[in-house]
Amino acid sequence: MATTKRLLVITGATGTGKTSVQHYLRARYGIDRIITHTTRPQRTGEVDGRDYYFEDDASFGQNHFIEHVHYAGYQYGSSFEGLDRAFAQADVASIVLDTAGAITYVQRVRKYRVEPIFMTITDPSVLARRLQQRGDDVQMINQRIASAEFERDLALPPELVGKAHVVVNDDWDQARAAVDALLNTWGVHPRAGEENVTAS
Ligand SMILES: Nc1ncnc2c1ncn2[C@@H]1O[C@H](COP(=O)(O)OP(=O)(O)OP(=O)(O)O)[C@@H](O)[C@H]1O
Ligand SMILES: Nc1nc2c(ncn2[C@@H]2O[C@H](COP(=O)(O)O)[C@@H](O)[C@H]2O)c(=O)[nH]1
Repeated sequence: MATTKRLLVITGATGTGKTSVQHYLRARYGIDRIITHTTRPQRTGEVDGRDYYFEDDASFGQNHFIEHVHYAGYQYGSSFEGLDRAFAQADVASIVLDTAGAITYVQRVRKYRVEPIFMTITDPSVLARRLQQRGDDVQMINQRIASAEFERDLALPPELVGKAHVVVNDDWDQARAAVDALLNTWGVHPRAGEENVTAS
């Protein structure tokens, strides 16, 4: 029998609002995110085990990954255990991935219904400012914006064309309305008492 459990794979370039959407899904719909692993340094305010499992190169290699990538100088990976843990008690879960990871999920994950959501923006030149406002280190921003992965993730990859739901995040209210519309088509509704949540 086909699974009815949905995995929302939120992807797109840095700063396009993937994490904002994930926080919104958590606040309004109670949809949890699968925590992934990374070797990049923690940002101010990030918590180990909540935002990521922060690893060094040695500990990173000991995980049982579905996929892992290099992104702007660091390693990132998502584990089989994390996926199954998320669905042990839920019918819908989310994960935030670069586009290479999103393609892997679309092509390989069969156990859950994978719904890629591609975040994009009309004018990518505002992304660096968004990262600055988020409090990112200037050197890290420059390293990231100069990376091949940044350029790659600005465009919807051919492997996701016709599969991904595209959400334009020039304006937060319009982006979240697009996310609400998608969830509504899947019969996913806000948690009781959280219908007025609009922030990420
Ligand atoms: N529509 C918007 N207008 C202005 N700022 C926004 C908008 N959407 C999100 N932001 C802000 O932009 C910054 C980057 O957003 P977010 O962290 O969600 O991006 P991301 O895609 O997860 O980035 P990364 O891949 O680098 O983690 C955050 O400070 C967020 O509050
Ligand atoms: N393919 C994967 N991509 C991942 C994973 N965890 C996060 N990410 C993506 O990496 C970049 C950078 O993230 P940041 O938190 O340092 O800004 C971003 O696109 C994330 O979506 C993963 O396990 N696999």
